Amino acid sequence: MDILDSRTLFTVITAVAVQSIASPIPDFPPELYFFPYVVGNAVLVFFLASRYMAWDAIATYLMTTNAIFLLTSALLIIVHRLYFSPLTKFPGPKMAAITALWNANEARLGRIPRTYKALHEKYKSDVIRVGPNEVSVRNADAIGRVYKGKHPRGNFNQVFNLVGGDTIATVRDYRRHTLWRRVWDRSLNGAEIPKYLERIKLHVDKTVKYLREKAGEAVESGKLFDALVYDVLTDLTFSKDIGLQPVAGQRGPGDRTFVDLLHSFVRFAGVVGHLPTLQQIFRYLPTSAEGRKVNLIGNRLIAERQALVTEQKDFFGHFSSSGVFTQEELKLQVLTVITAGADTVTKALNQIFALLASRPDIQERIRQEMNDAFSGEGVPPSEILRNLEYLEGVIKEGLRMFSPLFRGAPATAPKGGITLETGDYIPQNTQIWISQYLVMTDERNFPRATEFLPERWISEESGKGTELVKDRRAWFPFGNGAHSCPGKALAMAEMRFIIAYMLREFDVCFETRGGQPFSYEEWAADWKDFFAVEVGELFLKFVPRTATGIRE
Ligand code: HEM
Repeated sequence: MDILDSRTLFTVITAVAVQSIASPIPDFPPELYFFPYVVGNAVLVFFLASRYMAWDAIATYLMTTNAIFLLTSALLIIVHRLYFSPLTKFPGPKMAAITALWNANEARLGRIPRTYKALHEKYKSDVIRVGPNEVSVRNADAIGRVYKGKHPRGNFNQVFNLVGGDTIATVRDYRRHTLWRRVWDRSLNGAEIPKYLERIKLHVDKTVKYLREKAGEAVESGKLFDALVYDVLTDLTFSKDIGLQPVAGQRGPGDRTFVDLLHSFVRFAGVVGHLPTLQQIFRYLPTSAEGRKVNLIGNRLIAERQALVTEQKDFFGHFSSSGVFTQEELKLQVLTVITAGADTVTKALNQIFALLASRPDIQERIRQEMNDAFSGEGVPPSEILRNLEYLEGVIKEGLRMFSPLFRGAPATAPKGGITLETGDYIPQNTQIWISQYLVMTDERNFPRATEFLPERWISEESGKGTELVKDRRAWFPFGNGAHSCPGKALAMAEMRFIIAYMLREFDVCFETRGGQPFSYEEWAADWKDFFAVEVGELFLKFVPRTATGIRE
């Protein structure tokens, strides 16, 4: 009994000592416990064995000691997180303060941005605690402070290197990031975009042809844009047409396996990213069957591209001729083009076309603006499209209301922490979320935030930009700072072109089912955030117009 008591006391003291060392401000990554913990157990076994203790007695001793250690540690962690963490000053659910599982569960249910919004409103605070070591901030001024300079990324993003290593979107070492980013920026700069647009046009031609054949019959818009944008991006990356777009009224002949696998990886990452310990465990497990398939398809696409002799500059060509990437890094970069660049544009287009279908007057005004600026044949060239204020307002407003990445990308508070405009001090190493949904639909930044008002972005119409845009910094669908989106210019050019082309060819409206009008509001309100925002099916009719702009 004496031995048990002194052992219990010793174990509890050890647990307290470990916790006091391992609970610096504001929290300690649990995976760092693992190695010392295993070594501690091994030393204990060695010590007991050297005292000629029987193996079954050693096992019992080990189990009870571990149980005491783990229970004491768990208790101390809970008490620390609830009462002694420097984040206790921020309001938030108790369960979120205790465990990251709270956030992971919200992510699993697809409701992180909505839950955060409700909590900010409930606690009437611009900063709330959403994890043992995480806060959510809804303040436009914080964007510049949190994403300033070479800010450290949040640890959430590390989940994306489970694909097999670092990519531009995960790398934390700034020396490597700067080197890689230069290559990315060169391949996505303004001089390249017109060349990409020529190829984008060939793919949109196919979608337009298909929709003309459909003659106004309803199509599911999410699938339509998904096929178009993946075809575009695979072409721009590998100079290969994967053929996902429908042809002659039939589903595209291309193989969707790759795209579907990437979609499900993003969903998985959206939950596991919130659980750093689980992320670590996954690193030690063998690659899943899906992961192996992605690798196989990726390797095949790269081998085919390497065998292709072409003058055409695609992302693969840009990346490989830079000499910056190893073969494995190259594969991960090109996969990133597709994961980062396809789903985002697809979702944005889908939402914008839903908004347009709900407002024929806005469609008409875009056509009018195009006609006024360009009297030639076909879609106005990119230098004209770029200067169409109203069209730009439509895209900006669409992205404001429905950014494809509502949750936003987290940053880690740097050494010395961050003090916000509100006076709140966020200690170093805290993961900070600034949800795009919260800031871009905040009435303080954008009055009448729930209304689709493209004129918001035209100064003369919105009272010199002060009436409907109170804070321009609050529009950040492409992120901010060193990690902001390198694909912004391409995404904007692609969306301008697709919207202009489609509206020139078609009137867009909702399908009515069984005589019931489609409820845009109900459909739009039903989004879920699985890292990329997902919405229900949307059936749109693209009713062909004649060349003179009158319906056929
Ligand atoms: C509507 C379309 C798009 C939206 C809303 C969007 C949004 C974003 C956001 C918010 C980030 C910042 C993430 C962070 O701070 O960690 C980001 C990063 C990134 N985006 Fe985009 N994106 C879009 C299209 C594209 C396209 C077309 C490409 C490539 C062809 C692309 C490639 C990337 C890459 C590589 C990064 C990581 C950059 C870095 O960490 O340095 N995106 N994007």
